[in-house]
Amino acid sequence: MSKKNVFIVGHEGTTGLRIHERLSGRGDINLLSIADEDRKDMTKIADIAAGADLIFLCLPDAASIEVVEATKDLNCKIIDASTAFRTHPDWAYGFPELGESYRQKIATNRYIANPGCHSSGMIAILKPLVEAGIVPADYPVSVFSLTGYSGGGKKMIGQYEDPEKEVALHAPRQYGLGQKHKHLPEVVHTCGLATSPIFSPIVDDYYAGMEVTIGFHTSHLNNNPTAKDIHDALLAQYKDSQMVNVAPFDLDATNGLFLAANENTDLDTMTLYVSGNDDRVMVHAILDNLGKGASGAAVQCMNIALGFPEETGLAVK
Ligand SMILES: NC(=O)C1=CN([C@@H]2O[C@H](COP(=O)(O)OP(=O)(O)OC[C@H]3O[C@@H](n4cnc5c(N)ncnc54)[C@H](OP(=O)(O)O)[C@@H]3O)[C@@H](O)[C@H]2O)C=CC1
Ligand SMILES: CC(=O)N[C@@H](CCC(=O)OP(=O)(O)O)C(=O)O
Repeated sequence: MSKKNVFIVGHEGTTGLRIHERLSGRGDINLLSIADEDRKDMTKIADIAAGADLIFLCLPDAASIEVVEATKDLNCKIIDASTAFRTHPDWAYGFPELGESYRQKIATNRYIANPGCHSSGMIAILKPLVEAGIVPADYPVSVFSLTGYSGGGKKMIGQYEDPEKEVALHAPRQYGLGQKHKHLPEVVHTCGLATSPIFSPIVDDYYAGMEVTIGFHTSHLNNNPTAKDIHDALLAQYKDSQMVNVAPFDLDATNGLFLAANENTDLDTMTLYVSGNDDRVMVHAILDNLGKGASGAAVQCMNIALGFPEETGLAVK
């Protein structure tokens, strides 16, 4: 196959840099670049995009929307890392493990929206359980999620890495308290939920790594499933996946664990654990917010969209 031309818009940001790292050593990709002084000039961006097979947008939402408009008459495929298009019907949702229709749309669509980091964990847990008829669409889902500070991009990284940082930044901090977190619409949309989950994200004083946890009272689920039933449904969904792994079912072993949110840091994979007991089950998704939560997922989608083997260039455990 001939080399593909790829352009990372926002290559100097947190997500863009990680995509650059994953692609720069590859012989099958030719990375296009833009002069530093032109990097926010839409005309210059569109000129370079005209010669690209695919462009990544690693930008704030408003800038992504501007680039999509400026490149609307071109042929390059677009993978957008922002929140702007994740529920848009014309866009593929970049989570191929959700099913063949997702993988096909990623392979064939011009536009691909990369999932959010917290939402990747929530959706990986909820969608197969809703589809298996275990979790009713109107179940009152409640989620908490731990994240490293790189999830907040360059600004938050600067705050946490400032030697003079305020005392509060040494402790875990809960946010999104108004229940309007920007990841909730894509979770409701993709999983077909009747209502938005209660969502408690927590950012802590470590660079990267995420642990998304959802608890279920099994007596309020359909047909009173056991913990093993829940594990079986997740395994059925992900058994052929290299990127989403389900840890073996072993409640005794899991109950004795301290699950660390940085377990998959520097990997592009996600691991799901089932814990608890047959009355109260918890499912945990552990991923790197910059790996399967952002740049790793984006490169996985690029591989599918450009016809490369799906795991090329990714860190798979
Ligand atoms: N960090 C993470 O874990 C995740 C991030 N995302 C999403 O990815 C996107 C990028 O986030 P992240 O990398 O963290 O953010 P950063 O703040 O680290 O980087 C964003 C980059 O975009 C550049 N930029 C801003 N406006 C423009 C513009 N108009 N034209 C060109 N470049 C511009 C910025 O340049 P400058 O520095 O000069 O302002 C900066 O380099 C966001 O939409 C974010 O929500 C998604 C999943 C996870
Ligand atoms: C620590 C922190 O602030 N994290 C960000 C998530 C970053 C991310 O996933 O960005 P997208 O929304 O574009 O997906 C947040 O919770 O808003």
